[in-house]
Amino acid sequence: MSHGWGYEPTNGPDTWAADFPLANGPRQSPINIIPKEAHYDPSLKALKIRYDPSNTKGILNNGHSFQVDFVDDTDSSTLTGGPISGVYRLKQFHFHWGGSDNRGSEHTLNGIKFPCELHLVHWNTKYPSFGEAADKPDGLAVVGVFLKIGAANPRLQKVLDALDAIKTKGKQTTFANFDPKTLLPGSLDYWTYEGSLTTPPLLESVTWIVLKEPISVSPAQMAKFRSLLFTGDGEAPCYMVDNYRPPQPLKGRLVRASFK
Ligand SMILES: NS(=O)(=O)c1c(F)c(F)c(-n2cc(CC3CCCCC3)nn2)c(F)c1F
Ligand SMILES: [Zn+2]
Repeated sequence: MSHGWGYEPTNGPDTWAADFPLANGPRQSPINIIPKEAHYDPSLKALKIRYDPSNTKGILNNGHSFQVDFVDDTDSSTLTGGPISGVYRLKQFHFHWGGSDNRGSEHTLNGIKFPCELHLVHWNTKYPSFGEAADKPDGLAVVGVFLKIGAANPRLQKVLDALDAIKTKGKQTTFANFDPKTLLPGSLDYWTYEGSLTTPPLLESVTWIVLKEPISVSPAQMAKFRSLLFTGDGEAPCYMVDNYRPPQPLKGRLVRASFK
């Protein structure tokens, strides 16, 4: 029985190209961001992020991460401005993290890994749905936020308190009235580049918007992420850790900065 993709030695990022040839494509993500090599672009607009907490639909362990899903049938939770044109709707947010605090993020800064990275996934409303947008070159926009070890983050804790109910793959539970804006740092300065999904099918459809300022997470909160399982009920348990793809070749792409 062919095992699905994952993050173990037998099915992890180095094996993905076999089933997903885009893995070696020209605009793969994540990347290592070198701030000194980014180009300040004064024409880049400020990010405009408007989320409606009542759009929160639920929280799911999908066997690769956990995600908080949003109702996306109206323009009530949107991303506009920044490097994108038009209106992108929030679909879900999720995280990637490590088995210890020295690794876990997908993007790196000057080669430095953070313990965790938040991704807020949005789709371009010029297309009829997320599924239709997901394989278009301007289909998706993902806001990435680094988490760094420090004081416990009370806004993040609201999400972590729901994890006991979704410990195993496939489990989902209700999760309501959460405002993802509370997870954003004070500054919305960002780097942006054209990339891809960081998980299979690795579609090259993402305008990446990586915020410069991290948010905080405590060691105890990181332990909570690591209490989740990749595996489903009845399977030999495997802790959900190191669910990150390492940086991919830049292949000539420009990384722009919204700030000096
Ligand atoms: N790390 S990331 O790059 O922010 C990131 C994303 F942006 C995503 F959109 C997904 N994603 C994957 C699917 C299945 C779809 C199945 C049908 C084809 C499109 C993908 N749904 N959302 C995803 F898993 C992910 F990790
Ligand atoms: Zn992600």
